[in-house]
Parts: sequence; structure tokens; C-alpha cells
Amino acid sequence: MTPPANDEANGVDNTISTLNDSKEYKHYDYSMVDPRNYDDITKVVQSIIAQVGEDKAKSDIGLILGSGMGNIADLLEDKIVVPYEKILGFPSTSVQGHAGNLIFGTIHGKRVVCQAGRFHPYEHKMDLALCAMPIRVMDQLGVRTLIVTNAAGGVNKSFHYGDLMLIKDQIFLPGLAGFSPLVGEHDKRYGGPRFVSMHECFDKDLRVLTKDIANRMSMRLMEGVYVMSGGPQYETPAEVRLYHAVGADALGMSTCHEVVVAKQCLMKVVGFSLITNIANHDVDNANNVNHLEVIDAANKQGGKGVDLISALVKELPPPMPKQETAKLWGY
Ligand SMILES: O=P(O)(O)O[C@@H]1C[C@H](O)[C@@H](CO)O1
Ligand SMILES: Nc1nc2[nH]cnc2c(=O)[nH]1
Repeated sequence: MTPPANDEANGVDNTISTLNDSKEYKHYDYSMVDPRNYDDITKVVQSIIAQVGEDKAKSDIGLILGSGMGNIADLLEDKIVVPYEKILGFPSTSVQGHAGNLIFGTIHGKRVVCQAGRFHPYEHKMDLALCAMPIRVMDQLGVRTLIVTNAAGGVNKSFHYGDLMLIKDQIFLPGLAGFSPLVGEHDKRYGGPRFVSMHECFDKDLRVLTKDIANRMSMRLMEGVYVMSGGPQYETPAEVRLYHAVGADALGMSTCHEVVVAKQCLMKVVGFSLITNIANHDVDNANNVNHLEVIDAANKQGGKGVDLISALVKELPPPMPKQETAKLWGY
């Protein structure tokens, strides 16, 4: 059968999309690394340390880059780039606007590991544990603060194209439907309990600090609730109205599963959504969105995030040891 023609507007190269040979549809091999298993993650970490050395690999801050937001990686100094192909058990990333590298370096002298190329559940058969594996790796590398970023559609009617939204809470739709990265055996060594509380999953003190910095920079920073759908289809206007009705301000297809695992690993999380398009509430309005526009908008507007994240990293309080966070959170 002849594969369909390339569809550049949606960031898809269909020449590799025949059913059996597409990388995208290959099953992840759990016999190599089980992405939830603590001992397996230790092996992944060792494969990284073998390449970059223990000193360089140890990090306090994790940074996950959203679609088209690769320029945030330019903040890192003394970089060492490790392609995913060289990391034991890492899958590949197939979404345009996402490189496939872990980058180690410093920002304002602080040790940062940056995931340049996230794993979206729709790329990996809704395997949420697999898509959140880099968080468990970061945990064992010492990360105590996680900064997540994404490209998102604006649902809040006061949002404009190019706005940056500080995430104050999340609606994890796949999680509500049973697709949680925590499904399976629980290992206490990650720090948090199996029934992890998701209250204040975006750290309140860090939100206050971020808003204060944005104020000082005279920067427009919105704040709101991010909702994650499974994707990869974009929303119908009726779905947009549904999300609006339940209190969502921005919508996307990532992030929430990462935040759940980070919370179980006792990390403090800060999140940003770059509003790359305004979601359409009106069925009689033909206004549509495609992934290339999302990336283009992120490339054009992402600079705001770069400056704010740089200033935030500079002012982050010293990392809190896990035991202290556990005590603070009542575990
Ligand atoms: O990695 P993010 O969440 O920024 O990627 C966005 C959301 C979807 O995966 C995709 C849709 O355009 O881009
Ligand atoms: N689900 C979803 N994800 C996005 N990522 C960027 N824009 C959008 C959007 O409008 N909807």
C-alpha cells in the first residue's frame, strides 16, 4: 500500500509511517529498562554518568522544554549534550520542535539538566510511565526543583496569542481515566507515597517568587490551570467549551504525567505554558490550529520564557533535601 503524502502542516513525515516500520509505533522494550523500576532507573543513570562523569551529571534543577522552546537550552553554560540514542532504555522522540537530547550544564552557576525533547503519551501508546521516565532519572541525579514548559492553546478568553501562563494547577484528563504513570508496583525509594497528594503540585512559594520576578521585569504573566488531553487530535469547539466550563485556562497534550511523578519524587515544580494559539469556542468559526503554527508561535514568542526562567533560576532558593520536603509535606 502506498503511504499517504507528507503533511508538513502537521509536522508529519508520512514516508516513514507505514504501519510496521514506523519508529513511532514500535513497542518500547520493557526487558531493557522498566521505566518505573528504581533499580532499572539506576542503570540508566549509570549509563549517563559513564558518558559525562558523576560531577557533571549531578544536578539540582531539571528543565523540560515544550514544543518549539528549544531556545531555552541556550541558557545553559558549559554544556554537555547526550543524545537519547546513547542513553540506556530511552525511547526516541518523533514530534517536530523536540530535539532528542539530555543537556547538562549550569545556569547562573546552578547545576541544571535539561530534557530537550519530551515524550508525549500519544507518541508512545499512552505509556505514561515511559513518558515520565526522565523525571525518575532526574530524581536519581539529585534534581529537587523541576521547571516544566509547554506550548498550549488559550482557553481563558482574556488570554492573547504569545502570553506566558504560570501554571497554578492541573487537570490531568488521562490520569482521571486510568492512565497514570504511577499505575503498577510502588517503590518507596522514590520518596513519596503511592497515593501521592496532588495539592499544591505547583509549588506556592515558587509561584509567588515567579510572579514577583515578572513584576520586577514589568512582564505580562498570566496564571491559570492547565488541562492535558491525550491528543494528538486538537479539540472540537464543544470540547474547548467543556474545558472552559470546568476551569481550565490553557490546554495541551503533555506535562501532567511528569508533574505527578515529580510530586512523588518530592520535587518542587514550577510550570509555564506559552499560549501559541487561542482555542476556538465557536463551532461556526472555522478558526483552526496546526502543529507548525504552534512551533512557529513558540519560536517567535518563546523569548519571554527564556528571560523569566533565567531570572527564576538565579533566585531559586537552595535545593531542599528530600527528607526535609517529606517532613514539610507530612510524609
Ligand atoms: O510538548 P508540548 O506540550 O509543548 O507540545 C505541544 C502539545 C502537543 O504535544 C503538541 C501540539 O501541537 O505541541
Ligand atoms: N491540545 C492542544 N494542545 C496544544 N498545544 C498547543 N496548542 C494546543 C491546542 O490548542 N490544543
